[in-house]
Amino acid sequence: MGKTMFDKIWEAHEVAEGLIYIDLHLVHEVTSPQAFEGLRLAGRRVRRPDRTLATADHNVPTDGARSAAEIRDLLSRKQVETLERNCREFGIPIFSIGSKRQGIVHVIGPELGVTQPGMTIVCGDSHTSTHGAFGALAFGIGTSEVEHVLATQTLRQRKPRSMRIRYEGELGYGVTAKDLILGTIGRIGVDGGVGYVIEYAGPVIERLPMEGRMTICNMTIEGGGRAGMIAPDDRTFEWLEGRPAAPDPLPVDEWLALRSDPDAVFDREVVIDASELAPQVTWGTTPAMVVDVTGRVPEPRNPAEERALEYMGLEPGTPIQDIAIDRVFIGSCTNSRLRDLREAAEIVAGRKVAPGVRAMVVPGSMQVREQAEREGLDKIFRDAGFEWRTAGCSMCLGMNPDVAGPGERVASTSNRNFEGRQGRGARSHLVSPRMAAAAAIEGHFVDIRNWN
Ligand SMILES: CC(C)[C@H](C(=O)O)[C@@H](O)C(=O)O
Ligand code: SF4
Repeated sequence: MGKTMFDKIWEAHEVAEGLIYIDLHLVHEVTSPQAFEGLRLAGRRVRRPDRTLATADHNVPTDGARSAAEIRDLLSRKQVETLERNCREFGIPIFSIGSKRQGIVHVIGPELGVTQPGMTIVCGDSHTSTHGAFGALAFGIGTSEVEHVLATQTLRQRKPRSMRIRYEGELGYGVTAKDLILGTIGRIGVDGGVGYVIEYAGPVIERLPMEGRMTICNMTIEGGGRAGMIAPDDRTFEWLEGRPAAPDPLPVDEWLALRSDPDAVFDREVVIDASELAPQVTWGTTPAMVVDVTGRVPEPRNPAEERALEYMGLEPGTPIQDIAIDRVFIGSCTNSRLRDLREAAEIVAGRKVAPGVRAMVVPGSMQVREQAEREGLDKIFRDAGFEWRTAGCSMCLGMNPDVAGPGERVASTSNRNFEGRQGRGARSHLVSPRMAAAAAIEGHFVDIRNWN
């Protein structure tokens, strides 16, 4: 019987039953302090500092601060300083605030080329699933597991089951990877993927650029999946070619052999027709509470949906395109790569942000920021009235000064919309970068397919 890509990677890394070897351990300031403290108390070293990489992202302000000392919020400053000190003490490479390579952990891994096909990758962060876009097995772990991996470079893990989601048809004009994954979660639900590693496949996926593939794998966790994966192919290799940490030459044959065998059997198969999809907008407080931009706020079917509508301040039956917004956030590990910014800039070019709307673009890394500036994207955004920030998690979550106020309605390219996620009382609508950009210009949601 054929093997899935997941089986192959798992088998190559299972060093004892239920114990897997970890090729790459990514670290950020939020989930690592206690892990390092545990090592110190036990008098242990980090087993493979050369297989570990740290960055500061959640707590960094995006106001241009150039060092931890310039972080005004005391708690955030302490958090970042602690990470820097731990990395120094344990010999771990770090791109902290002030570094040209600093950025959101899930943006800098692929950017450096440390994320590679066939690897096992973990990080104390749920959106580690992003890296699966390269044909890696990548997932989030808890702080005690972070300590275990730091100490041993292995992880105890029960093997999840496998699912394949195949997309058929073609994505329509103006419909992006973000819409594809939001639409998928809308169909399978926030627990549709629980217990599974999901491989995304089919012609739609094959045609997606790496950025889109990362967006999809990134949000796998929002559908409950343990990890998302996409088979490595020419696009993967093109992305990796020449990256600072990528092997030279690329072991292309070895990587191609990772692909699921044609007769591989998955525990569950789902088929979705991508042609049916319109641009998506969430109306509630989970990513599964989502409709087409041409749709309306639905009648609540249960107490959870009733509560969501109340929190969101929305009336059933309201056309999505009549919903006015106060803030726009283009950023996060879901949608803050160069291509995302290019797509948003195309919409914004020569236009102005609607009066009363505050809009910001937060590049996922300082490298993305630099490249975008080289292309003049910063100017396009600034001329339109957007704020152009430095890299970090920013308004994806309220752990830094970029928060929305109570009752403020945000068109956001991030991945989570639960109560208070972007600030206490803030109301989040998850959308693609193009949809967020168009909403900034109009002051309400619009269908970018027939908007110009
Ligand atoms: C802070 C971190 C543990 C958290 C995660 O695991 O995802 C964060 O990145 C998030 O997106 O909510
Ligand atoms: S950008 Fe958002 S989702 Fe991604 S790691 Fe940061 S807080 Fe988590």
